[in-house]
Amino acid sequence: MALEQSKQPFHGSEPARILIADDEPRLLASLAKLLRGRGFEVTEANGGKQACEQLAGKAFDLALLDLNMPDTDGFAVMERIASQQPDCGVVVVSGEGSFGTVSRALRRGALDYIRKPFDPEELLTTVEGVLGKQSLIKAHEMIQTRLEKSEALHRYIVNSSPDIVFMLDKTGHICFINNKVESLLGYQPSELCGRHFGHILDDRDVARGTYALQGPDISVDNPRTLEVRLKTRGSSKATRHFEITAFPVDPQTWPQTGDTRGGSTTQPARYYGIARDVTERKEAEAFINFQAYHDLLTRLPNRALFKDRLELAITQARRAKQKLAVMFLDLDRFKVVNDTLGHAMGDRLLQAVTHRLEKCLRRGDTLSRFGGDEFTLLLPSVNSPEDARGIARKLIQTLKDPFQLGNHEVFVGVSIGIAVFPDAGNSMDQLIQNADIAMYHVKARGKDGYRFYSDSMSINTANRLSLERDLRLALERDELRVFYQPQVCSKSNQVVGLEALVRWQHPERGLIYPGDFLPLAEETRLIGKLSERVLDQACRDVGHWINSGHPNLRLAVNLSPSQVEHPRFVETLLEQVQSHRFPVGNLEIEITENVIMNDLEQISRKLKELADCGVRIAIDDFGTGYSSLNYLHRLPIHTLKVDQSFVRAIRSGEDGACIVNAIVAMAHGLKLEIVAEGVETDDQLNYLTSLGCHQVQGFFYGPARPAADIDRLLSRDGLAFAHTG
Ligand SMILES: Nc1nc2c(ncn2[C@@H]2O[C@H](COP(=O)(O)O[C@H]3[C@@H](O)[C@H](n4cnc5c(=O)[nH]c(N)nc54)O[C@@H]3COP(=O)(O)O)[C@@H](O)[C@H]2O)c(=O)[nH]1
Repeated sequence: MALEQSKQPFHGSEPARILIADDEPRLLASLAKLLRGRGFEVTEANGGKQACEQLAGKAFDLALLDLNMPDTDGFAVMERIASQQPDCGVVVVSGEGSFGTVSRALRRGALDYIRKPFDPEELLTTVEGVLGKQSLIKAHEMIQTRLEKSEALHRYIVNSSPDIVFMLDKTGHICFINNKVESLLGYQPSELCGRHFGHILDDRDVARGTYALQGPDISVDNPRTLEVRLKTRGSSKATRHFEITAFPVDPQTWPQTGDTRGGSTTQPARYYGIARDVTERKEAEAFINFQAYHDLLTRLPNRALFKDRLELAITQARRAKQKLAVMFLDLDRFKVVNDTLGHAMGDRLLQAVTHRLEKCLRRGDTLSRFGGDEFTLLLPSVNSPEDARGIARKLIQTLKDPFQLGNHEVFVGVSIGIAVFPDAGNSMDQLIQNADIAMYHVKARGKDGYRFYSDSMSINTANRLSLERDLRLALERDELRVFYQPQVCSKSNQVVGLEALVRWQHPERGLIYPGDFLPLAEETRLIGKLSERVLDQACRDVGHWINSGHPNLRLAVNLSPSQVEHPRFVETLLEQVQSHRFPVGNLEIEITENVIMNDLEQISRKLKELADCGVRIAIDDFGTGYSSLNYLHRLPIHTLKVDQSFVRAIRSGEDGACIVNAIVAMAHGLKLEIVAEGVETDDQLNYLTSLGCHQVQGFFYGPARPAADIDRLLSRDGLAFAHTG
């Protein structure tokens, strides 16, 4: 085993240690004396065997060996030195001078060869020369070792960095990149060295990344920091986010060319940089950001983001003098699903609805979940309200097919209010609010449809809050009035029925019509109480007229969609009517086709129960909704009310008349009674009479009037007359 060498045998205070071996004692002694005289530390060995023994116990810097020694020759000692003390130099001092011996000794590692008899000065010069050379070699080896250790340390530090460390040349080619690039992006450093750093930049960031490094003001004191996406190896799509800090290399502190270790560049490094992986932070930020502006269930923009986009869209539309449309969507029957099947199913339904709605939209449109089962939609550039109408129809249509939730097949509808900028509002809040108002008008008229906002809906938009408060007070202060519009048999001029129509006698605003407060009543859920009041009053009034000589007088009442949907609708209605001892057979309830279609199964069950008890059922506004023949014969319907729009059209053109013809023919075919609404003129009356439609209602015979007027009318035998103004 090699002995540890003295640290500095030739420098400093320690003298060099020299082993001399010769079998000639006199020569040995004189050699020792000569060397000691020069200050070396000398150990004598009488022959090769002793030399080997000395080598086992002490370290030497140099050995002077005779070759011909009887016991162990000089070559054997050289072998021992090579194996035990490789740093110990050997100089042969021998009488042998043949070329073969000399070259053999040199081949075995001897550093020099001195022939006996030697010249003392020459020997000393040789010894000092060899020792000096030895010293230089050792010093070089030491420096080399230190450099390697230092390099390994720095490489370890750079490669253990949690960041990618890199150097670029002046053209942006990679001169050096540490191993971290492999664990973070999958590249071997050697495959990136020599390539332009744009090679790993995501395409979207190439221009920004390149400019950042070439910017004029980048300096050691002003490093460039930028966030970019870097591509992972093997996938052009997968990227990770990095924060890069780069600055120019100071040629004073780093004058070398690039160290590529496996790369190919020889260009000097011009930029030094670190790239920190901030993907997790970015993802967390993105999630927090997403959460702040999206609804997590449907992943749609939330109210805040919607408002933000709408604000922007209004600014653009104003500048470009364009229109935009805001829709307020409220799902019909969602509450029923949520209450009966549970919230988990409700959530699934909302997701499925979102999916279908999204399919009807274009890229620039924004559908948002406003809350609960309410959605808002922004159509940023519409040419005319017709565009919005088309979308609204599509949205309604797309929800018509049933939704399969586990084993349950459920149906929902949607009521849509539309506000078109700038006609229906100039500000973001106004547009949303007006779309909402329009939506409640749809709800109030039977749901599952759409309506454009118009100023007539907003009599009170500005005073909406006060109107809501007033409506509550109206119920307390008994400000609601029930007016009655006669339904007249045109053959006999006899009043055969009275439609109860609510009015609100507002203390300051005067008489308010239902179109202006029913949607608000629906929205604030005051509609239930309001309907109850109307029916109570109507039962009292009409009950009185029935009992005072008009036993067949029919009371027609309008029902709100939410009233009909209520699970106890049938019981409540019957209890209320019976509490007034009102003859059930004289009651006709008017409901729209949309209300029926909202939940065909449930509503038809309820209507059958009522019909079994004698209540008459009329379909209001017939012809404007589904007009499905399918339900007409499955339901216990007694009367069809032809919508006033068709009656109005009698005078204006052929089409309206055709529709009235068809409805009357159908009613006759199905043996249903028919009442034409909105009859205002002689012509309309005559036309209807010619079709065999004899029950009419409209301004021709007078508008809805207070009970006192009807009292007077009925007191003259119930004969109605054409109203003259
Ligand atoms: N749930 C409840 N809904 C109600 C109640 N009272 C009314 N309503 C609903 O409000 C709608 C608007 O009613 P109103 O403003 O009273 O208008 C009615 C008539 O005044 C009007 N009418 C009648 N004849 C004519 C006519 O010749 N020309 C003309 N332009 N308008 C006319 O039509 C309305 C009656 O329509 P309908 O109900 O379809 O028969 C009203 O539609 C009700 O749905 C209530 O108590 N509860």
